[in-house]
Amino acid sequence: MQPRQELDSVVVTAEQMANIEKKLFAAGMPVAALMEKAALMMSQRIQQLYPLKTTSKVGVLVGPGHNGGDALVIARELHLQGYEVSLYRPLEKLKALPQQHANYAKSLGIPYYDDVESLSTCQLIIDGLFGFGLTRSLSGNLAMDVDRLNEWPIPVVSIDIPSGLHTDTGEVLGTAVKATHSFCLGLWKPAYFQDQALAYLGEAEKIDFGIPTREVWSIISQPVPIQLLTKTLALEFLPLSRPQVTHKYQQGHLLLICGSRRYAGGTILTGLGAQGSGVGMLSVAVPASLKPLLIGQIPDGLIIDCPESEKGAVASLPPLATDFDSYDIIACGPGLTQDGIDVVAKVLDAECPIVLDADALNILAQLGTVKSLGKRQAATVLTPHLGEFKRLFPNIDHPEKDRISAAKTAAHQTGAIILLKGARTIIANPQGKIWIIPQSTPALARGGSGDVLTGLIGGLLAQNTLIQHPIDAMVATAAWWHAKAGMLAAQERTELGVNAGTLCQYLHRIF
Ligand SMILES: NC(=O)C1=CN([C@@H]2O[C@H](COP(=O)(O)OP(=O)(O)OC[C@H]3O[C@@H](n4cnc5c(N)ncnc54)[C@H](OP(=O)(O)O)[C@@H]3O)[C@@H](O)[C@H]2O)[C@@H](O)CC1
Ligand SMILES: Nc1ncnc2c1ncn2[C@@H]1O[C@H](COP(=O)(O)OP(=O)(O)O)[C@@H](O)[C@H]1O
Ligand SMILES: [K+]
Repeated sequence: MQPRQELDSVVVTAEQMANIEKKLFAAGMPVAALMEKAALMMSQRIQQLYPLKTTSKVGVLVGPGHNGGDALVIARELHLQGYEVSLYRPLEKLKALPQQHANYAKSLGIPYYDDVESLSTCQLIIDGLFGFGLTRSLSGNLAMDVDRLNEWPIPVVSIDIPSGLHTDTGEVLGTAVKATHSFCLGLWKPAYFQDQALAYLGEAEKIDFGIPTREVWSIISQPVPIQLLTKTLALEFLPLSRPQVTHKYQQGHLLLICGSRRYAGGTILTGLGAQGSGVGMLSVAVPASLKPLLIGQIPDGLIIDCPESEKGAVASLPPLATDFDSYDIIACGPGLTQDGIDVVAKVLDAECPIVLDADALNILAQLGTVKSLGKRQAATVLTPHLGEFKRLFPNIDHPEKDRISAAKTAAHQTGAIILLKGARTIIANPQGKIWIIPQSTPALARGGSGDVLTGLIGGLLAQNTLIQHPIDAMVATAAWWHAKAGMLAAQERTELGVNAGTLCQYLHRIF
C-alpha cells in the first residue's frame, strides 16, 4: 500500500490529533502555514461544490480557536474570488492567529454582523465555530444561534466537524450544527463513525493536507488502534484464495445451529449467508420438523435434525452435531428461542471458535456473559445489536453514547471479539484493536439481514482455518462484505428492494 493510502484507514482521537499537530509544529512547520494549507484546500473544494455562479452569498461562522482561524482564511479566499462573504462571531474571545486573520479580513472590507439572523439570506454557511478543541457543551446564546441556523434551508459546510459534536464520541454537546458537508481535516476522527453523529455530518469528506506518515506513526502505535476496514484492506483478504488442489473439507466445515418452528426463515437466511461465503462444507442443525424445508432451500447443506422442544425449538443436539471436532467453526443463535439454553451451554464448551448471535446472545446474558466466556480457550465472536449488547453488558453504561468505547470495553471484559451492529458496525478484539465498517446502507435495517451476516461470518472463519488471517480482521471483512453487498443491491434495486434473501444474491457480485 502507498504510505498516504495507508493513512486512509487510520482513525485518530482528538488527543492524538493534537499530539500529531504538536509534533509538526515542534519540527518547524509554522502554525500559520498549516492552517493556510488546510484552509486553502477547503476553500477550493467549496468552490467546486458551490460555484460562484450559483452560490454567491456566503455566511461564515467564526469561533474563538483555530477552527475559527480556518474559517477566516476560507472567508478571505472566497471574498478574493468574488463571493459576497459575511462574518458572524458569536464569542468575543479570539486566539492570536485567528485574531490576525480577523484583522486582515476587516482590512479587506469583509463585513462583520452582530447577530446570526443577518446570515439568514446567505446561500451557503461555513461552520467554523469549534473543531477538536470543543471542551464543553454549547449553551446560552451560542446554542440558540446554532438551533436557529439549523432551521434554515441553507446548505452548511462544517470545518473539521460539525460544531457541537464531540470529536471522539460523536455526542451532541448541548446542541450541534447540522451540516450538509463535513470536511474532516488530515485524518479521520471517531465521531465520523459513531451512529449518533451521522445525522449531523451530512456528506463526509477527508481533506488530506499532507501530514507526513512518519509523524502519524510516532503518535499512533501499530497495529493501528482504530482502523477503518476500507475497500483496499478488504480486498487484501477477499476473495479468499483457493488452491488448485483441495477438497471440500479443506475449504472449511461450518456447523450452524439455529431455528425453531416459529423462526424458520432465519435459519434459511443464515444458511444462505454461509453458502455465499464459499465455505467448503455446511452442516445445519435444526429442529427435526424443519429438516424438509431446509433441504429444499439449502440442498448443498448437510441438514441435521435435532430433538424439538414443545415450542418447536432445538431442545438438544444429536451426536452428529456434538462431535464438535468435525467442525472448524460453530455459529449459533438465529431463531433458536430461549428454549435453546442447553444447546448454547454445550456450544460454549466447544474447543473450536464459535460465533454467537441473536437468541444465543440472550441466553448467554442469562447464563452470565463474563463468567460463561471466562473458561473458553478458542475464539468467541459475539454479534449483538445495541439491544442485545445492553442485555449482555448491563454494567456498560449508555453504550449508544460511545459505541466504539463500549465495544472495546466489552471485548476486554470477555476476551471475545465483539461485533456491535449498527449503521456503522464496530468490531473490537480483546487486545483493544477496533475495526470500523466505514460505509453501509439503511437498506440493511430489515429483518433477517443480521442472520445473513452470521452465516457469512461463520463461513468465512471456517475457510480461514487454513489461511489464518487474524480472526477479528476476518470478522470485520465479513461485515464489510455484507455492507458492500447491501449497498450494491440498494443501488440497483433502491433501498426498498433489499430484503435479506436478495442480499444473499448480491454477495458474490461485489467482486
Ligand atoms: N491538526 C490539524 O489537523 C489542523 C487543525 N486546524 C484547526 O484547528 C482546530 C482546532 O483548533 P483549537 O485547538 O484552537 O480548537 P477549536 O476547536 O477551534 O476551539 C477551541 C476554542 O473554543 C473554546 N471553547 C471550547 N468549547 C467551548 C464552548 N462550549 N463554548 C465556548 N467556547 C468553547 C476554547 O476555549 P477554552 O476552552 O480555552 O476556554 C478555545 O478557545 C481544528 O479543529 C482545525 O479546524 C487547522 O487550522 C490546521 C490543521
Ligand atoms: N441504518 C443502518 N444502516 C446500515 N446498516 C444497518 C442499519 N441498521 C441495521 N443495519 C445492519 O443490518 C443488520 C441487522 O442485524 P440484526 O439487527 O441482527 O437483524 P435481524 O436479527 O433481523 O437479522 C446488521 O448487520 C446491521 O449492521
Ligand atoms: K466546525
